[in-house]
Amino acid sequence: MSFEHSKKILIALDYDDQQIALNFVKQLSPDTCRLKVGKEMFTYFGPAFVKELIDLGFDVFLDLKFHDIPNTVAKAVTAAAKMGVWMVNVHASGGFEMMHKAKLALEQFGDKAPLLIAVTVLTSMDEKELKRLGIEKSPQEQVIYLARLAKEAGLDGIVCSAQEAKVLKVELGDKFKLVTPGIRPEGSDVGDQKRIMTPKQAIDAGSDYLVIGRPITKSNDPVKVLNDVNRSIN
Ligand SMILES: O=c1ccn([C@@H]2O[C@H](COP(=O)(O)O)[C@@H](O)[C@H]2O)c(=O)[nH]1
Repeated sequence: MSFEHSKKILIALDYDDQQIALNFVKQLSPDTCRLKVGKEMFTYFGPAFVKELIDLGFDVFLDLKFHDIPNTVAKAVTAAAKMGVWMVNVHASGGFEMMHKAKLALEQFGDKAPLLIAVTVLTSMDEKELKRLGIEKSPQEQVIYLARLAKEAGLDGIVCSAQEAKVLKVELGDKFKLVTPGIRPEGSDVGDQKRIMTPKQAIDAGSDYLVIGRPITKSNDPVKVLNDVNRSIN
């Protein structure tokens, strides 16, 4: 079977046990997925764990969602680039200057620079949650607003829900990457996610990369779920 879309799956390795994570990773091929390391595993196991995954041949998305003053974030993405990650992210709500400085800081790495993307509205948030923050826009309006800002700042793409992918591709063009968590294969637990889509719906809507965590990692047979997802989008 050809897996044309395989490298579109970014598995969220959200484990509190490094050995369990590595046992799982060693059953995978870098040809069938990429890996995402987020706040939990990075806080437990740090850069050494990220480097181990890279040494196993995987592209790693370091999902630490930096949000700080421009100088600090520029230094943080520089550290990520030195680790050799494939993608790194910041929060778009950190502002234009923060995003732009981060992008400029990565220029020194030339074509080895990681992709730099910005989180717009977390996929765990809905209209009610935005209102609680004093934001009167709908999630889609707020995503479009922050996505335009990220593009203006020179970023390579954004994190959003696949529900917004169709309109964003029209608004911002095909080259601007859309990384979409909140992916739920039919019948899987929604958990704390609010703006969800199935893998097939997300690909059809225009998502470039699908972030999938618990539906794979918490299943009894994670490799089978990954293969089923790959089949469903090919
Ligand atoms: O808007 C966002 C941004 C990041 N995430 C991260 O993606 C995974 C999703 O995991 P699931 O288990 O498939 O829900 C997780 O690591 C989040 O930190 C997100 O969900 N939404």
